[in-house]
Amino acid sequence: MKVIAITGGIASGKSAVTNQIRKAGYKVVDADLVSRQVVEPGTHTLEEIKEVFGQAIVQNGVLDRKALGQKVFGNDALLKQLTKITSPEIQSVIKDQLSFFKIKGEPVVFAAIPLFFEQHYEKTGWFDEVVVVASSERKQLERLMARDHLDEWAAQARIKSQMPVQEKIKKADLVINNDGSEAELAAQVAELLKNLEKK
Ligand SMILES: CC(C)(COP(=O)(O)OP(=O)(O)OC[C@H]1O[C@@H](n2cnc3c(N)ncnc32)[C@H](O)[C@@H]1O)[C@@H](O)C(=O)NCCC(=O)NCCS
Ligand SMILES: Nc1ncnc2c1ncn2[C@@H]1O[C@H](COP(=O)(O)OP(=O)(O)OP(=O)(O)O)[C@@H](O)[C@H]1O
Repeated sequence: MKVIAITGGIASGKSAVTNQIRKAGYKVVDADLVSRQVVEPGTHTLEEIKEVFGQAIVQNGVLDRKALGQKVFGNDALLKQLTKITSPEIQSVIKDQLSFFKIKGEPVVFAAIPLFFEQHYEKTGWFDEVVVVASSERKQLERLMARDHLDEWAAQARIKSQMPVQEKIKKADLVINNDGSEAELAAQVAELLKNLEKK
């Protein structure tokens, strides 16, 4: 089974890319979705988060994501503490999902992992190729502020909590440029899938 990672900075367009890939019939493992599953009510991960961030971070048994985001983005030490709790769980579920698709006989699977390089997924040996979705910092900031209704300070804090996109580009096997229109993005994804099907 061929496994292709899709990464890139926050609000760079990864979901736009993976939606199109899913519509084309491919399976996509989604680390953001997994990161929600591992903190569902009753999980030990949620208990650990409560121990570090206090009872008030959980409302009616459910993690208050907005409040946690406000605490950790812009505070490196707290973000590190959160990632230390969540990251091993996320990585283990991703591994299981990839194994499942392998057993099912899927020839090609994609995995959208925002923190692919930050969390050193390249060292796992699970991935054959890494595609980076990249946009200029200005576009990224604009899109992030609009999508998540964040002010510039909060949006910058999120962007700065990640590896700079230029560094991700250097590590990529393929770069999808998302500074243009959605149609231009779609054309690049279609090209990627066409090349994959040729192989
Ligand atoms: C802090 C939390 C609760 C904020 O939740 P919220 O719903 O606002 O954001 P969401 O989870 O949809 O993430 C949006 C984007 O933020 C970025 N992001 C998320 N976690 C992190 C992190 N630890 N470090 C840097 N960027 C991050 C990613 O680009 C992600 O796509 C949440 O992001 C979280 O639990 N993060 C830790 C889990 C994690 O490491 N996720 C990344 C999987 S690779
Ligand atoms: N080419 C484009 N033109 C205009 N808007 C776009 C384009 N690409 C993405 N967007 C918009 O920008 C925002 C961010 O895109 P998207 O959600 O796909 O990013 P992401 O990388 O998945 O983000 P995250 O890291 O937070 O998961 C969305 O509101 C999306 O609709």
